[in-house]
Amino acid sequence: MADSEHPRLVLHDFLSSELCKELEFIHKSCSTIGYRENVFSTTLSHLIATNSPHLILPFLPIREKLKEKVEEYFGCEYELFIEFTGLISWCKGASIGWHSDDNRPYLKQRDYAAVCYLNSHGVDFNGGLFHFQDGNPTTFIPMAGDVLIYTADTRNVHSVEEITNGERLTLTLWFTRDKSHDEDSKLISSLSKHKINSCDSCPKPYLPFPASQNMYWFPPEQSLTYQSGFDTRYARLHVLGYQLCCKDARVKSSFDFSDILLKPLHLVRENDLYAKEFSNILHVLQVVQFYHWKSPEFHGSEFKMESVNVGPVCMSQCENIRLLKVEILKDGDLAESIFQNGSCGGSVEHDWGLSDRSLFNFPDDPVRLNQAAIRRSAFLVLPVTVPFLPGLSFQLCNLLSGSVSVRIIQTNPSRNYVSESKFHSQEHISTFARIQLQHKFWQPNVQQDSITAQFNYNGIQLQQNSITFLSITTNQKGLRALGIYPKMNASSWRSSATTSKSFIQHLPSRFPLLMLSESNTEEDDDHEQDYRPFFLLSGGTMRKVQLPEARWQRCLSTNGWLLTTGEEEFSGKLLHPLSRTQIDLPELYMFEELYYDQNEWMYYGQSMRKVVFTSPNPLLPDPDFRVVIIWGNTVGFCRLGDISWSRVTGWKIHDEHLLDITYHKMGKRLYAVTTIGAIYECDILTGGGASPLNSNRLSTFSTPLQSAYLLDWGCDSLLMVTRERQSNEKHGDNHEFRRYGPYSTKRFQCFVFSFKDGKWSELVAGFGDKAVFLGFNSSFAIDAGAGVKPDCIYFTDDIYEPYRGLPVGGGGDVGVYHMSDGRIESFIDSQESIFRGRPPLWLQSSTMRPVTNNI
Ligand SMILES: O=C(O)CCC(=O)C(=O)O
Ligand SMILES: [Fe+2]
Repeated sequence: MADSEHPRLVLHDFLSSELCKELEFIHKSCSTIGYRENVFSTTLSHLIATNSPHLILPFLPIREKLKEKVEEYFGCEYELFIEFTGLISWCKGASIGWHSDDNRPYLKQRDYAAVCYLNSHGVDFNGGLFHFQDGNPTTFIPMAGDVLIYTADTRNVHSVEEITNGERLTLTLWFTRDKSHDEDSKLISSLSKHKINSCDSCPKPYLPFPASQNMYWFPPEQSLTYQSGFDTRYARLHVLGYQLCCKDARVKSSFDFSDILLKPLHLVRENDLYAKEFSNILHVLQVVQFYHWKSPEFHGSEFKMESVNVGPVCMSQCENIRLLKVEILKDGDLAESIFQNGSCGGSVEHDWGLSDRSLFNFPDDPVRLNQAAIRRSAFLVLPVTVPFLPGLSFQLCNLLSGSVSVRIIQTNPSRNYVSESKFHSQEHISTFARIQLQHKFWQPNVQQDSITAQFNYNGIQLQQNSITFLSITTNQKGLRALGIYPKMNASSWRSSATTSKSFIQHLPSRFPLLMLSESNTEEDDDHEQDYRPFFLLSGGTMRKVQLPEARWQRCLSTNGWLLTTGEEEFSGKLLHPLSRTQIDLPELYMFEELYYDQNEWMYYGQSMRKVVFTSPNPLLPDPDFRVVIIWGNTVGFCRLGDISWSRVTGWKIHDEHLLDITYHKMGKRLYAVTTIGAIYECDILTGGGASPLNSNRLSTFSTPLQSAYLLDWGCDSLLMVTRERQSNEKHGDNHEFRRYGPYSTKRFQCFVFSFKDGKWSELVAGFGDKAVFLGFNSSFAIDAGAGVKPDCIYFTDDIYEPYRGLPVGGGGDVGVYHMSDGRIESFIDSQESIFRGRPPLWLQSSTMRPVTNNI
């Protein structure tokens, strides 16, 4: 079987035969001319564009299941995105020579392929065997329900033999690691446009509306003149024994048939004309194919057919029918050879077991066409604000028409929550409902939560559909739309719960996280540098997340956000590393240090040192929100939308440098600490941002400081943590040198400053159940738990110069300091190459509870 040189996988019976048939129905009623000779295709965006978005529903669970398989089989550390989903049929004469699927510059994003075979060699077609050039298996015989998965690169060069008869049908997907090629976001965008446009272009819900004529003409090179060849829609009707009659009895030769095909049509079978009027040719085709697909079931009682008016074709209609056929099916023999049915053993079921007089009441009852789809009740969920931030809201995009009410229930018993929301659509296929959920409801760290929803569709009470809002539990990367899978019974619901759980494991969903440097070496491929490893304290595992926005940016962090500045620009941005939301900040010209401090490492050390927010979430409309940064010995602040930074002045700084700042939430003041231990206080909210503010010097600490960190420590105090380092001599047996590099932290000391009496006192009791995080981030404290030990300091190396000189230089002074006994442990291997590039940053969740009071 597969080996590492030829990574590939065969899954037998992955799709049920019912599902294969359903997809065949969709293809035969919607396909257009494909990208290769004698190939036809149906893409998801085409289904949206032709007013049939409800036909996307059967694809959704298959796509997600396949993606999961691919991620699992290839052991993807990266999240995959689906790049393309399409039904592709190969007819007589089609073939493809040796190739890999990423063999064009515009296909380079393709990483993996999954081909699902929807019909069988020897039954539905002949020829069409699949071959790999090297490795095993060599030959694959397509059989309905089987799936072939392989990498899109040259390790899996393959070909497909020419089809000799029949129509070979596959559902083909490509997967990518590149989010910019994510098919979902394109689909969501066209779905929302579709909704907006549907009033004008789509006269009635459910009724398909054809794409332009040339997309249906075979062979495509004839679509300039339509002199020979055929319309594929007509041809598919023709091979099933049908013809068309248009309403306008005065059809003449050389009429504009493309216009006729968009107008009402009647179906003709031998000498019978069905009274039922169809809206356009695509509508006719969808209905005929639907009955063709469902015909085995019509023998039973489930589909009770009502008799319809059928009458004999009259003389004038005969001419009308003949002319239409002549114009639209110029080459009937070619049509038959391309769309010949059943030539490989099966036979065309001309009589579907129905009396001709009992057909086609169906179009008056759109619910029936969609019944199968409705039972699926799939919805696309569009998160419209960033998850795990307060005020989460979602749009439910209902792909079906009608009135739907949704009950959302959170199943975590400790935080019961029920929300009911109704939305209606009588006119359009896509309905959007917005469900606002309360902040308190969404806590990002509760992985075991699941959400269920119940649907009531046009009065049909669907069985309780337990669905998992993957976008809530797993969509911490932001605006990604995900399919929602209704579950028909409890056992499949359980399987969905596992699914979402395994999905979660791909994502850094627990805070705090340590964001590490991008891959640093020149040899690493470009792609690699768009990813950032994140270290999760809970579980001690590493995750890679695509974050091209931070590539080679200088970063600081606060409240789960990054402040990024470019290499040589004066621009600054806030970047949310998981949702990748970006917010522009004013340009940084105000900080004079920028002008003489363009050396990158100086930049980190002497210059940009800290960023803090005055309230945790920049996405909320809070008038008190400010971003504050230390740049050299300048402290600047701005509001979002300001055109420039404001400066805090009044530091009476002589032989001292700023070490850290913190914002005291209750006192609404900014505090700064300097190398001589002076604490400065500043009110940056009332200054209106324009004029310089004076800061008051509060107190002087008794000894000079190497480094110190300042934290909000409850209602009337600040915590200052000082850090003392030792240097480690470089000689072979020096354990300290080998473990940390040329210096390492010797001890921390903690002091509490009380606003009440303006005095310092040493904190000897420790932090209780809290832990403190220090480094190239704003200093913060959180409750211990989920992998975070209480009464500890988690620290990273924030001496900037040595980052240049690694691996031997520095950057390795990283660990956990136990307050109780001064012990230092490691939580991550500090000599790993991930430390070489840039300083690591602690990311605090933006929904973390603030430290409430003195301990
Ligand atoms: O349909 C198949 O079996 C493979 C098709 C293929 O190689 C391709 O589309 O690139
Ligand atoms: Fe291929």
